[in-house]
Amino acid sequence: MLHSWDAAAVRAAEQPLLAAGVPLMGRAAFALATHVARVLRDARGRVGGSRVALLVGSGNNGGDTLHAGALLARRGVQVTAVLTAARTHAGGLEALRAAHGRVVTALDDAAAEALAGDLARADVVLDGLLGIGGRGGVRGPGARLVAQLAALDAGARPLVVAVDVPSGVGVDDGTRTGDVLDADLTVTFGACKPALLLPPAAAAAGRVEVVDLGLHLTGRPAVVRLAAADVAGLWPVPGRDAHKYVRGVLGVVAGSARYPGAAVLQVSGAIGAGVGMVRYQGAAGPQVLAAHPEVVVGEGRVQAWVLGSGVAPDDDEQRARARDALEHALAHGEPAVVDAGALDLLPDRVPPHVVLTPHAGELAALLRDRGADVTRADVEAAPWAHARRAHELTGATVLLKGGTTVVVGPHGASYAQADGPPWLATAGAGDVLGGVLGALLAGRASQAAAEPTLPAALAAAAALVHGRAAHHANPGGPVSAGGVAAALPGAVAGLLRA
Ligand SMILES: NC(=O)C1=CN([C@@H]2O[C@H](COP(=O)(O)OP(=O)(O)OC[C@H]3O[C@@H](n4cnc5c(N)ncnc54)[C@H](O)[C@@H]3O)[C@@H](O)[C@H]2O)[C@@H](O)CC1
Ligand SMILES: Nc1ncnc2c1ncn2[C@@H]1O[C@H](COP(=O)(O)OP(=O)(O)O)[C@@H](O)[C@H]1O
Ligand SMILES: [K+]
Repeated sequence: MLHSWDAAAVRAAEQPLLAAGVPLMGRAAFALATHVARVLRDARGRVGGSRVALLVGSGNNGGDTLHAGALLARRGVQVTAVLTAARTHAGGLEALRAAHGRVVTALDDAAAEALAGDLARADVVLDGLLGIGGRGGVRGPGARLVAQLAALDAGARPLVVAVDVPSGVGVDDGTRTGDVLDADLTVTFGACKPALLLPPAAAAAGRVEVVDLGLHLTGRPAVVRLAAADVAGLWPVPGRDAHKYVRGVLGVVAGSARYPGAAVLQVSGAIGAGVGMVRYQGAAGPQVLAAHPEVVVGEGRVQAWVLGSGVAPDDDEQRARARDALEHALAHGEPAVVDAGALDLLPDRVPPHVVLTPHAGELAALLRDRGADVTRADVEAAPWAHARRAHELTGATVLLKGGTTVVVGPHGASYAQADGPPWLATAGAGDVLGGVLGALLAGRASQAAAEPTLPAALAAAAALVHGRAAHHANPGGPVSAGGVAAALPGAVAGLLRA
């Protein structure tokens, strides 16, 4: 499990150590230089003789970068620091000069332009323009340098190591403004930051290395990412005396005469994830039974529900079933996944064991229904903020699907999972995810209804397993939604052994 902490929490945790004279910047710079040396060795076979350029901003982030540059210069690296502000960290600059690093300035756009060639020839560029003190996108000559580097072809671009965070990202909310230099590696200090986990900023971070500075961080982390090893603790693994009803019965109200596939795929997801039993309601019964003879078609007692996948807005009959099921779930404290065609059936307020699973367009529509002026593009630019808004407005746990799936529940519970390959962006994949999450909620129904933050953890686990299954289905290549569902049992088994 990777925890991230916002800038204020990191600063608060640094304070007592700084007051006690602990050399945090020295520790950060040493770790940064060690990681850069490793990058150089991996890329060139050796450290000495390579070229490293430092993009240096006005604050302590620039200071870390200069101190790391000094350590690299002492190992025989040709280090050039590009100062982008009138003010520069004095100690860092002195250290670099003492180590015979080269210092140039780019205080206006013309000077920045003139350095483009130098930067492109570097083996590694350290992005030390802005760290946790950055406000908005990079401004001034630093922005010009970033734009020049960002415009280079991938093959001609130096490797980029971001210092603490890629400069210009919204450290606390994962947004990005203007050009951000995509890093191959981010070396972050003291704790992971939300921007390194949240879309869209996290895409700029590359691999993330967290350097332990000895900070004592308390309270709830801002955003969490579950790791493979966390799944076993959340998964409803049957005990020796289990029977199908103990393991959880999932009611599925999905699909329609027009979209029978959604029902088949959702049921495949639930069965692949290990549900005790599925009861299906809807017009796709014959297709569901043909694919899964173990399914029971019709009404009956269930522990949890999945509602709305593949239910068209004009399918009055199936929408009535979904509405009845939702009312029943709310009246009896049964967890429910509410997807696609059932999202607009939601009453004003629901408990957190109701989990919404919209994609960005559906989340925008849900927020518009509640009076917000929001487009799909707005949601994509700030997914976490909009998922939080939807949670605040409805009370539901919200799982917002995407390349990185964001989950928000009560009491500040937030997850960001980036487990699937881009191949997973394929029709029906979301229906499979709904089935997986339904199986988890059915298997842990009474706990999910009693522990307000458990549904969010289960939703994150479902996204992780779904993404893993997509990798298993066809490593490195295209997958179908059905292929993902078929790979679920193997993926779950692998994770339970982890
Ligand atoms: N306090 C410490 O001893 C430690 C600090 N650390 C480093 O210090 C960083 C934070 O340092 P600072 O608080 O000095 O802040 P930063 O270095 O992140 O940046 C703040 C400076 O950038 C300017 N600025 C803000 N937004 C800008 C924008 N959009 N465009 C251009 N300039 C902008 C501000 O005017 C200010 O001068 C961390 O990210 C980390 O790298 C680490 O070394 C750990 C220990
Ligand atoms: N770029 C991407 N990389 C990895 N997974 C993705 C990407 N884009 C979407 N996904 C995942 O694919 C699934 C798509 O679901 P959804 O949008 O509901 O499609 P459908 O309605 O066709 O099932 C979600 O689980 C989502 O998280
Ligand atoms: K930075």
